Amino acid sequence: MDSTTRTKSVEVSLPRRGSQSSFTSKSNRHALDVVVDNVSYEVTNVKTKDRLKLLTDVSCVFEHGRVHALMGASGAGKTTLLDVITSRVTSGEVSGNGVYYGGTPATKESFRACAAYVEQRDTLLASLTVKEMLNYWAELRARNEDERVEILARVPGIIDDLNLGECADVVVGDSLSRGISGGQAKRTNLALALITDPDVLFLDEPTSGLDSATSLDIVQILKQLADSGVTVIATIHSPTSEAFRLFDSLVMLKKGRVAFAGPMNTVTTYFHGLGYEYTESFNMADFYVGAVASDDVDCVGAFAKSSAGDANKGAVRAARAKEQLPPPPQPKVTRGALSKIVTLIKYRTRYNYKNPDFVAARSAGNILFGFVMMSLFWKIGAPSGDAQEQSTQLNVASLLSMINILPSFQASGYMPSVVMERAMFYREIDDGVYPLLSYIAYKIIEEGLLAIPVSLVAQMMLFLGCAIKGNFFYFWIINYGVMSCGIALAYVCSAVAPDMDSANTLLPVYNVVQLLFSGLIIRPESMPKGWAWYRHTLFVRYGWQAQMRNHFHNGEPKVFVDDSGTAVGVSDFYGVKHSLSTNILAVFGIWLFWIVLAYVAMKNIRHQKR
Ligand SMILES: Nc1ncnc2c1ncn2[C@@H]1O[C@H](COP(=O)(O)OP(=O)(O)OP(=O)(O)O)[C@@H](O)[C@H]1O
Repeated sequence: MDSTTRTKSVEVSLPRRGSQSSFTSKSNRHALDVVVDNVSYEVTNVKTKDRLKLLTDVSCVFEHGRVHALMGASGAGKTTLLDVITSRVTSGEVSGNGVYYGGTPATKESFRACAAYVEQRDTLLASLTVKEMLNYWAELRARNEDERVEILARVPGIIDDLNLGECADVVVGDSLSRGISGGQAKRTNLALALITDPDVLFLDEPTSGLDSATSLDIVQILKQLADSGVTVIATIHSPTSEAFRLFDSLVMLKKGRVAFAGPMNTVTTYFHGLGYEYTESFNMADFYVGAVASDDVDCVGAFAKSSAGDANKGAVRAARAKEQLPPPPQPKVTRGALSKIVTLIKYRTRYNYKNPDFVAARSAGNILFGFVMMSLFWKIGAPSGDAQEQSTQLNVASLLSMINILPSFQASGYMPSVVMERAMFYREIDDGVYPLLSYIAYKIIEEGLLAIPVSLVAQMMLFLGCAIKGNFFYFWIINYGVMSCGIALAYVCSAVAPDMDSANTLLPVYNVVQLLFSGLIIRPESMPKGWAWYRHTLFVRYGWQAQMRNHFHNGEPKVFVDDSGTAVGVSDFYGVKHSLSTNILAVFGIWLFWIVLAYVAMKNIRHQKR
C-alpha cells in the first residue's frame, strides 16, 4: 500500500520545487524555535461549571528547520495545544512558564510577525479561482505598497511550488457548486499561509479527509518548507507510515499531558523499551497512538521518568537559555483601512454582483412588492374629490406605512452572508489582515450600492403607479434610508445570534414589535404611558412620518375627529410629528446608531469558542 502510494505520488503529483522556489532560502531565513515551557491550560465547563484542566505541564521544543508531528488519540488535546501556542484561545487560563517564538513570548502580535496558521477547515471564497484567492489574500496581507508588489509577484511561484498550476483558474466552489478537489483546496489553504513566507507554520490536521497519496504530497511539501528553514508544526491523524517517517520529531499527548516528545528516529527504541514492539504489518502512526492511548502502561508517568523525558526537559532548558533571535522587524504599515476596503470590494463585491443568486435575493422581493402594491393602490394618491374621505387618506397612509416597513423585514436577506462567512471573517480578523471597520464598511458599501438601483426602480413604480404626491427624491431617499437601517439591523442580529436559525428568529421579533409602533396599528394617544417612548427609537416610525409629510404636506382635508373633538387630517390623527427634513435626519441618525451597534457587537461577541 505504502509503496504504491509512493510511486503514484512521485509520478503524478510531487510538487515541482527547485532553484526557482518562491520561498526564502535557508541562509536568509529568520530561524525561530518554538518553545513550550511547562504550560497548563484550564477552562470552566459551561454546563457543569467544573474546572477542566485540558493541558497539564506541557513542555517541548519545536526546532526550526524541522517538521514536527503533534499526535495523540482523539480528544488528547492536540488542537488545544496548537491554539495555546498560537494565542488563539478565547477562554480559560493559560499558566506556566509560557510559549516562546525564538526569544519572544508568544502573543497575537508576535504570532502575526513571524507565523501562519493553516486551519483544519478550508476557509476559501467559493466564487474566486485559486489564483484570485491567492491574489486577494496577498493584497490583504500586504502592509505597504512595496510589500504588495513583492507578495503579488510571489504568487505564481507559490502556485508552482504547491503544484496548483492545473487548477489556478478553476473556481474554488463549495458543497453546492463544483470547484477544485479536496486536496487542491488543502493545498490552496496552505498556499494562503505561505503568502507571507512565514518562519513558523502551524497546521491543524492538514491531511484530514485526503487520500494517502494526496496526504503524502502535503507532508512532502511541509518537509521541503522545513528544509528552507521554516519551523513546521502539524497536528496529524493516521498518516501512512511513509508520510509519518517524513516528520523529524514527534510530540504525543495523552489527556493533555506529554506522553512522548523527541526525535522521530528515537520513537521505535523508546516504545520498544515500554514493551511495544512495532512490526511493519501495522500503520506506524496508528500503532504508537494506540500504544499511548491504551491503559496497559502509564505512558505519561513513564515518559516523565525516562531518559527521553530528561532529554526533553534538557532541550527546553537549553532552548530557553540559548540566545534566540527575536521575530523579524516589521515593515512600515501604510496600507490602512481604506486600501483593505478597496481590496475587499475588488475581489468580493465584484464576484457577488456577478452572482445571480446574490442579486436576486436583494432585488426580486422589492420589485415584486412594488408591483403588487402598485396594482393594489393604483392611483390612490391622485387628487380628486375622494381625498375628502377618511378611507382614501387611510389607504394612502397604509400604503406609505407598508412601503416603509417592508425593508426591515426584507433585511433577513442580508443576514446569511454575514453568518455564513463567519469562519472566513474570524480567520481574517485573527490574521490581522484588516480592521473590523474595513469589513463593516465593505459590507455597507456592497449592500448599499446594490440597494440604490433596486430601490429606485421599486420606488419609481410606486410613485408613478400610486400617484404619490410630493418630491420623488424625498420619496426615494426615505425608502433608501429605511432600507439602510434594515441592513444595519440585520448585521446586528447576525452578530448577536449564534447561528442562522437564531438570527432568523431575532429579526422578525424585533420587526413585528416595530410594526406595532410604526404608524397605523395604534395611535400614540392610545398607547399606555410605559410604551409611549418606544416609538421614538424606531426608524420605521420616522420613515413613515417623513413619507406622510412628503405626500400630504400638512394639507390634507380635516376629516378625522381627535380625542378633544377637533377636526384633523390623517397625519395629526395618527400623531405624525416633526418636519420632513427632521424625520429624514432621524432615519439616518438611527442608521448610524445601528451601524455602531453592529460594530460593537462584532467586536465583542465571538461565536467561535476556543
Ligand atoms: N472549552 C472546552 N470546555 C470543555 N472541554 C473542552 C473545551 N475545549 C476542549 N475541550 C476538551 O478538551 C479535550 C481536547 O480537545 P482537542 O480538540 O484539543 O482534542 P484533539 O486531540 O485535537 O482531538 P481531535 O483529534 O478529535 O481533533 C477534549 O476532550 C475536548 O472535549
